[in-house]
Amino acid sequence: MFEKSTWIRLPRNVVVGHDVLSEAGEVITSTHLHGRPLVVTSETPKAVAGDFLLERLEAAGFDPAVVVIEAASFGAVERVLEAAETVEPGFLVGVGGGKPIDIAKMAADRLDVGFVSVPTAASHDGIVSGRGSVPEGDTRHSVAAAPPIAVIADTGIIAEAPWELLTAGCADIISNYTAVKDWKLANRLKNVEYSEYAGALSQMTAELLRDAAPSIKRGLEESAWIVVKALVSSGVAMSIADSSRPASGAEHLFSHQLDRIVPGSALHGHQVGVGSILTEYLHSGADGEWRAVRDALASIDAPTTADQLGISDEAVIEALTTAHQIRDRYTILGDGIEEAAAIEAATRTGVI
Ligand SMILES: NC(=O)C1=CN([C@@H]2O[C@H](COP(=O)(O)OP(=O)(O)OC[C@H]3O[C@@H](n4cnc5c(N)ncnc54)[C@H](OP(=O)(O)O)[C@@H]3O)[C@@H](O)[C@H]2O)C=CC1
Ligand SMILES: O=C(CO)COP(=O)(O)O
Ligand SMILES: [Zn+2]
Repeated sequence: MFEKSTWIRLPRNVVVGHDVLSEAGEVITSTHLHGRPLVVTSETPKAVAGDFLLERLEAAGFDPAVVVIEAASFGAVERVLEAAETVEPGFLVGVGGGKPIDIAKMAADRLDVGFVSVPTAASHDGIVSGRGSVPEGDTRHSVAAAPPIAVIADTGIIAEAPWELLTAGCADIISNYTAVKDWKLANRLKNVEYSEYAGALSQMTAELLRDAAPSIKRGLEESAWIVVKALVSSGVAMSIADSSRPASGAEHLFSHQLDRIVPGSALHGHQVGVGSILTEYLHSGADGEWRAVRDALASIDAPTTADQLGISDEAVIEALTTAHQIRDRYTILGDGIEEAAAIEAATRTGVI
């Protein structure tokens, strides 16, 4: 008997465009979310969008509360849950970069309430995904979480954010190339379940973004539009797979390890981009496609070297040789690569 089943959870409303945050009340009302909104944000996003959103929610008849978090940690999720005890929210709204959005979606899952995603930067593809990414000690969890019921991406606000945040989002998408290669490898060697649809969507998103690179320019709101669409598409791939596999392979393990070794040195997207150059080299060798990955990153102004990341050569080698330990996720790193091999890969690709 055929007993397979799948549950794909996707957003109901994805609203992208200039000044769409003004319409937040209407967008949320149309989803039939009820009760008090608890807005989860961090310092800068609160100033650039959160305070305005609170006004708009009040104008639409809601009674919002706010909680400001500082880190992507389980402690921050607990702080939101504590705030929720008093507020008794009907739904949560995550406003910011990847950090507050991840915390809000995980807290919404724990509270079993709806979640609305309001990105203030196109810096990561967690805008739509039903996963949260949280470091804890020596490991990094990919936590199942509430996917957003609605996404409100105001391209006016996103285009005003520092250019580096947008290039980080582009690099997070370009890294899907190697993530999908790792996923296919894990399928062949370890029988890890692979979704052709999620894999193809993730890869196509990276290709479309690469092709659109000449239109991605500093100060152009159209650029924010292009990148947000790609980030949404990548998040949908993760929702189809019910895993971050389509968008997170060895290049992400490398980045997560950098977060432990040299915390706060560079943006997530920039780290995974450089990781992708290295892991593409490991996949396809010196004559392989690592140059195409590097050139795609360079074409949108994203870092391609340790120096540009502001990270030492030693930290890059340590992260590459230990990245396989951070999570039980089979990739091209297998059970670890030798230091000499890591130095060879990083030197040949010009990363160090
Ligand atoms: N769940 C998933 O599927 C995914 C999750 N992630 C996670 O997302 C995080 C990375 O996302 P990222 O956005 O880089 O991280 P952050 O949320 O830390 O944002 C990066 C920086 O940008 C600032 N910022 C945000 N919006 C603006 C703005 N409009 N103007 C000026 N500054 C702004 C933030 O300020 P402040 O410090 O005040 O917040 C922060 O300093 C990681 O934790 C990563 O693991 C990434 C990809 C996918
Ligand atoms: O960053 C991600 C996808 O871009 C997902 O993060 P994880 O590696 O924690 O699953
Ligand atoms: Zn990522």
